[in-house]
Amino acid sequence: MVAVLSSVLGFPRVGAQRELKKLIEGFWAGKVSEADLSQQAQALRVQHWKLQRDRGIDQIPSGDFSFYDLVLDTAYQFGAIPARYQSIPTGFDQYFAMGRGLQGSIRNVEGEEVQIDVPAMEMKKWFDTNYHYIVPELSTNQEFSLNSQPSIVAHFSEAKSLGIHTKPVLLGPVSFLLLSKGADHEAAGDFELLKLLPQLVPHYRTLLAKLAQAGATWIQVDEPYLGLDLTPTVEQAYQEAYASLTQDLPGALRLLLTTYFEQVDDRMALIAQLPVHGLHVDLIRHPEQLSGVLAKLPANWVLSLGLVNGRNVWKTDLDAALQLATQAVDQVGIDRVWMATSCSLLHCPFSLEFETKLDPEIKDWLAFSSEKLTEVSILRDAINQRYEGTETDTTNPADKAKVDAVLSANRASCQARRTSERVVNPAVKERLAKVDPSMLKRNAPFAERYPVQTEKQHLPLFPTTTIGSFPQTKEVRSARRKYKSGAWSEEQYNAFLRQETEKCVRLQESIGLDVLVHGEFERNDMVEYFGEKLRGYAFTQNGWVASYGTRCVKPPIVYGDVDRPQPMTVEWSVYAQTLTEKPIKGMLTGPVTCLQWSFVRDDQPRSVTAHQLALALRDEVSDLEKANITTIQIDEPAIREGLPLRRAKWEAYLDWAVSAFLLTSSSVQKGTQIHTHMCYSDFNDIFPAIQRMDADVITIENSRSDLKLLRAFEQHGYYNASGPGLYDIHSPRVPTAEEMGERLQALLQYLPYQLVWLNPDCGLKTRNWTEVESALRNLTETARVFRQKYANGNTN
Ligand SMILES: Nc1nc2c(c(=O)[nH]1)N[C@@H](CNc1ccc(C(=O)N[C@@H](CCC(=O)N[C@@H](CCC(=O)N[C@@H](CCC(=O)O)C(=O)O)C(=O)O)C(=O)O)cc1)CN2
Ligand code: MET
Ligand SMILES: [Zn+2]
Repeated sequence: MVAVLSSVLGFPRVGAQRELKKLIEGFWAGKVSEADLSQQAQALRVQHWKLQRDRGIDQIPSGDFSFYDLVLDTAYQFGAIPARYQSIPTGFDQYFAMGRGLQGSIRNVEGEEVQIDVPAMEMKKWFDTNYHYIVPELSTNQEFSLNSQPSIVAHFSEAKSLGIHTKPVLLGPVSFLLLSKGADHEAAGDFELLKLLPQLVPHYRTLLAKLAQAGATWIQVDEPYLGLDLTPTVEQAYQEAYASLTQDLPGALRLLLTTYFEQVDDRMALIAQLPVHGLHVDLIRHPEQLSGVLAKLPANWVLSLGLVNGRNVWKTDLDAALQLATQAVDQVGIDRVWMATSCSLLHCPFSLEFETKLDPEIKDWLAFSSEKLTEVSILRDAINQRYEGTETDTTNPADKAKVDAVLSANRASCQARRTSERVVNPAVKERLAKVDPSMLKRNAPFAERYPVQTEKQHLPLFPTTTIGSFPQTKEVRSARRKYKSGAWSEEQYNAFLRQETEKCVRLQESIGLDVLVHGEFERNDMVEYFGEKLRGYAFTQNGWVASYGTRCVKPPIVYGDVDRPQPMTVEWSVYAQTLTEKPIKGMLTGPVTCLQWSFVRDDQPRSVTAHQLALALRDEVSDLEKANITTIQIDEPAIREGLPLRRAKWEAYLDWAVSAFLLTSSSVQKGTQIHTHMCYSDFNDIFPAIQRMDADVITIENSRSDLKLLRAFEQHGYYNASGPGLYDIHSPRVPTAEEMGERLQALLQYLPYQLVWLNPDCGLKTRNWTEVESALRNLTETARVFRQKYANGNTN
């Protein structure tokens, strides 16, 4: 076959209607049997393969399915099961225990009924996305073993029996190790982990042999780390790992080294030496890398072009994509080029066809995963027709008339989006142009502000607070659904929310917290909620994407210049404040997090969108202040996630990210206390930038990585007030007051006690009321003890 092929790097496993989520959660609740779980998951895989085939994909991925996470699956498949799970019999219980912990009674490997209480493995951001993977835990003398029936081989065979020849996707051995961590804290560090390659790679070889035996040909080997900062050690690891991996490689196998999220044109000297058969590059993030890659691509390698964005929802500009494709084909020939998605489609919603309420003008600019399949295959057909002028034996090719029709419709959509008045708001542009440095600075230094705030709000030593959300129960979600479907009127819904808010305020008062929150019951999600209220934003009905495990988010879409038609949160904060004498903390999502957790414009720099968001939020801050809400939290949990993957690009990002935060927060009086909150990341890298944000108080996740955060406090110093989380809210476990006391005592070695707040490490929305009440009572008890202890400045 002499033709360009179409290829997809991964497909959203959750399903068109989040079928997989519902299935697995049903299994956890004991409502779905193990047999049904397996069988219905298989049905979903089959459906997804068929869809891709029907839409004209030649290289359809298999092995991109997971019940929880693909990195976890890789660890599981190679027998890297930490000791604490080994008493659980092999199977779903053990696997899910690794992903989400397990508490209760089980039959152990000896068949005895035992009580078990194991926490989950750590979860981390997948590169710069809002997807979280499970971090494998490896010991220095880790032994690996290949699962006797690797699911990736089973899935390949499953598809093959339907007549679909798939391309299995493997996480490459070097990236797998670099994503892992040392099982014991001391052993952590990349270099130690890479030393495990000689133990690990032989099992990859066995796996490849099994795949070959099952009939596989092309294997997609994901090595995203190839685009990141490489040390000589890592370079050497790549050389050794791939030399070893391809020893005795079965003749039929072809390896496609797959990179994404970063450029690799400056890595071609290394890459070209690796004994593989092809390379995939992300031309969405870095279209300019194509020339450099082509210049050094080894003869006879395949080049897979990532031309259709797996991370965003805009229609591909097919003309522009074809230009890049032509450049590649002219240089290497039609038989060695693939048209592909830039990365897995995991990060994109399933299909536009369920969006019945989207404005048709905007909908015409979009392509979700299913529509992107067609884009990939049309690109393939267009190129093949240009070079051959005849049909080829690719999967479901479109004829010339169809291709021309799609191309011209695409041209019209792209043109319409470029020139639409809906996108442009001159007033926003003008206002942004007038931002000057004085707007990025509080009117007094922290040392002068903080005592004023403490007095104004009557804050005691060791003030207590929470991060914002209280339990999002079934009742809350189903009330929202009734409202959205029209079954409930706005009054009914609001009355319900007022009742929840009041209950929440009363509870906080009775527990004795110092700074209260309204509870966020009116919010479906901390970003989507703002997306629904801002101009320039669209939101979807069914645009779900995976965030972690079975949890999904529905990112709103920034299509135009952003501004705020009216206050967004003031009413709820003010209502809560009418219920209590204690200060109510206003609750906003910061500009960088709104940017990071939305699908954003690709027609202007991210920094510009962030600053537009900042101006809108700045007005909200002012309106809260005017309404006498003088403690205001601006959440920025995603600020670390947005950090570029290469260090050389960090400073530029941090400059505009911090400036967007300051633009949001700095208009207030010195007596108004600005809080910020961060979680889900390792913050050490950006500590100086956090200081530059100059929030009066930062509440920060700490409980999963105690030591690391404390080292950062020690190393860089932090001069404003802070509340490092005293317990992990992601677990149903209720911590005792003593436990929190110990943690606090440890923190006080690094932080001046006069500036320390007591709080959980994140919002409480995923917990239930019983857990929340007990944990918070213990928290205020800890505060009582420490206030006594430190009453006279006693510090021991
Ligand atoms: N955007 C974002 N990213 C984030 C976070 C975050 O809070 N937001 N937190 C961090 C961790 N990520 C998380 C991601 C998702 C969830 C989560 O709980 N997601 C929920 C959905 C939340 C939601 O948007 N709910 C909607 C819609 C709920 C829904 O599906 N309703 C059902 C019916 C529910 C019922 O009647 O009981 C339906 O419509 O079919 C609402 O409350 O309105 C889920 O997957 O289950 C939690 C943490 C990092 N990234
Ligand atoms: N205010 C938000 C909450 O409490 C912050 C969450 S950070 C992911 O839920
Ligand atoms: Zn948080």
